[in-house]
Amino acid sequence: MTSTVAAPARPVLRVRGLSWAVGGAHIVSDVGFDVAEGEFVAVIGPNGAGKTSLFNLISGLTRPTGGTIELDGLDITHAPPHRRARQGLGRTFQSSSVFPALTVAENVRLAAAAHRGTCLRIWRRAESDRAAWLATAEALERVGLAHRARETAGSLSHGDKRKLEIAILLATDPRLILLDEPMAGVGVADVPALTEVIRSVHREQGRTVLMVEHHMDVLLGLADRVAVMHHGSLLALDAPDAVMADPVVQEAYLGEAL
Ligand SMILES: Nc1ncnc2c1ncn2[C@@H]1O[C@H](COP(=O)(O)OP(=O)(O)OP(=O)(O)O)[C@@H](O)[C@H]1O
Repeated sequence: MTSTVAAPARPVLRVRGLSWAVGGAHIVSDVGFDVAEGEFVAVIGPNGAGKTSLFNLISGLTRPTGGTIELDGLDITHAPPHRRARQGLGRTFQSSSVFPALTVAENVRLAAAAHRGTCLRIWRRAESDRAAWLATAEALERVGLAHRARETAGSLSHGDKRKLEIAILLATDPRLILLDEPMAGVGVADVPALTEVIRSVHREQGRTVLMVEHHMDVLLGLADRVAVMHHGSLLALDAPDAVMADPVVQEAYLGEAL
């Protein structure tokens, strides 16, 4: 049976029957859900449940063995990652992915410029350079790193590198942001500030977010709905309170903190 949850009015992301099997192992099985415009959906699940694999399928790093993925009504199931990025899908990874030798601003500007493309006409190029710098300044302001723009990215704390990764995404003006465990490796003291950045990206900028995160305390107050993955399947998708109270979810987490 396909695990499909009722469709919100205007989905930015629509996933149907999504499956990925490798070497006979069903890593992601028949997953179906929608993410509505401006919605924040968190993905949780025990270790090895298939959360990152689901993100790899949605962002195009892995080819599904079944099912479909639509972004803004466009079928992107077989589109390569760079085309998905152009169509508005931005993603961060569990491990940090900034250029440590470049400055904080250069890291963001590279993404902003790449997103806008290079124009050979000199006056147009000046215009797009200016737009890239503006997008860079705005993104750094949003994540609270404007004052560190000229420092090398390698000198940032892990928490600030996470903020920089979010700024890099924002500079490409994504329709949908996929955050894969943004708190992974971040010191306890940095968690509230990073949570606040994510909240502002969602609430103040109105961006649509899909985020894998292990810790329910981070999700509460951020997520509109929580999707629970277990053994590659979508076990539940509901409001955070309802998910936490769901005995089936509690059973899946037996022996682990929810
Ligand atoms: N390329 C691959 N080949 C074979 N098995 C894989 C591959 N990638 C992932 N797996 C397996 O698929 C399962 C799901 O992995 P995945 O990383 O998606 O889980 P996860 O929910 O993100 O886990 P975690 O919370 O530990 O990051 C695991 O058992 C993993 O070993």
